[in-house]
Amino acid sequence: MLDLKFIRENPETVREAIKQKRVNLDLAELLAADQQLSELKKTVEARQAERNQNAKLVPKASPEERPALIQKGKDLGEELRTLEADLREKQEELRLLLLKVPNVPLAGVPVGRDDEENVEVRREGELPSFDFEPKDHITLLQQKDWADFDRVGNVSGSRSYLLKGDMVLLEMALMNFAMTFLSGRGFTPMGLSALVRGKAFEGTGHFPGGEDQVYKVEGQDLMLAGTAEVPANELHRDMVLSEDQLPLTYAAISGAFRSEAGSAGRDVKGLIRVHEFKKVEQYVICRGDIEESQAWFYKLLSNAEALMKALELPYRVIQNCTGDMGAGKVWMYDIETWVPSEQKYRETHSCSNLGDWQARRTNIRYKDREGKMQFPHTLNNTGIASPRILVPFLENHQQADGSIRIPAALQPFLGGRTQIG
Ligand SMILES: Nc1ncnc2c1ncn2[C@@H]1O[C@H](COS(=O)(=O)NC(=O)[C@@H](N)CO)[C@@H](O)[C@H]1O
Repeated sequence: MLDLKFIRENPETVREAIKQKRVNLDLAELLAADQQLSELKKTVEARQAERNQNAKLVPKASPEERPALIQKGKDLGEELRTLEADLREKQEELRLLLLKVPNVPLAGVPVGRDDEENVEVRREGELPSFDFEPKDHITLLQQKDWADFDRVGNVSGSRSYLLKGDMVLLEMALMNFAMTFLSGRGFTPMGLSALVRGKAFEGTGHFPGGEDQVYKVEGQDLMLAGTAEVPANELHRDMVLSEDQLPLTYAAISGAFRSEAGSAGRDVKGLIRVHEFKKVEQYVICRGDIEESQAWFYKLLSNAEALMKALELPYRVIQNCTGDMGAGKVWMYDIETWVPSEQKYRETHSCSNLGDWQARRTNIRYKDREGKMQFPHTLNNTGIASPRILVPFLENHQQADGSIRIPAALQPFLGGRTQIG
């Protein structure tokens, strides 16, 4: 959400952001609702003044005049009740329109329609070369009975999987490695529930718009979040922090659930795109200052890169263009990790600075050193998301006999083992 004052004073900037982020919103409609609301407020105030004025006359009025004055008071009261209902309706209409306004991307964000126009920033790590025919992740899993994609389909439907044996230990090792690494960098470990109230998705900006991505508990205001970013952000709703409490930095681990509506036909087999996965999420609330939040952006990115380097996985960093960054971001990079069987880099991390856009939607504020109320900036980045990370991990570290080499940094989390399988 943007500051309404900013929108009023910079309609062209906001119109440009709406266009560049391909948001379905007519700014004229919002500005008209804003205008109608202020006129309604003036009318309500005028009627209230009239009614108060009229009420003062009643005790001083003669018996002949009194009935008319009392009737006038009743008529004004009736009119006010209608006007106040209209006011509440107009306030809600404007609030819903404001929720649709995208954030303004920072100067320097590549302008583009979709991920085809994302810009490669740099590549890291050597691509693997094998002196044997490398296998894809599904084959590697099946030949060691490390996963099932068939029987589990009867249990859990499409895009389901189960892990077995060492694959479960490997996944737990990766999550533990990420949590230990981030807490070592001062991030507070948080174990969060994916079960959240619907309002939480409005706070992060997933709603309005992303409703079809979310599983809902029937008959209750409870839904399953697709990322710990949602509960982590919502935990701070309506809080007033103090500047010296900032920055808040969390390593939040949770289940993650996504309907993947609209992804039909994409990555339907294997571990890349499933309905339930686990993620270690980096989430930060910092001072509402773009230099500070951009510094945190690059810290979150470097954390993820350090994890990937420790796992000895080759990757590239790309900058998301305006058409691929989503409504709330001002600056966004993805990390894409090399998948040998596809001869392609595939997204494994997504790093975003959202300025004060989420804080405004969630009413998270802080008192600065001068005692002035401010909105903080929020940022998030993936730490490790499994099972997607297993795809490049298994394929890049596979050995001729189908066993998987364990990088030194991960060995302590797997009982010191140097390989599995
Ligand atoms: N359906 C899915 N199946 C498996 N992994 C997924 C799925 N959707 C997303 N992920 C993983 O989760 C990571 C983050 O997802 S994201 O939507 O891009 N970004 C976020 O959720 C942010 N909160 C940063 O983590 C992705 O890069 C990917 O590694």
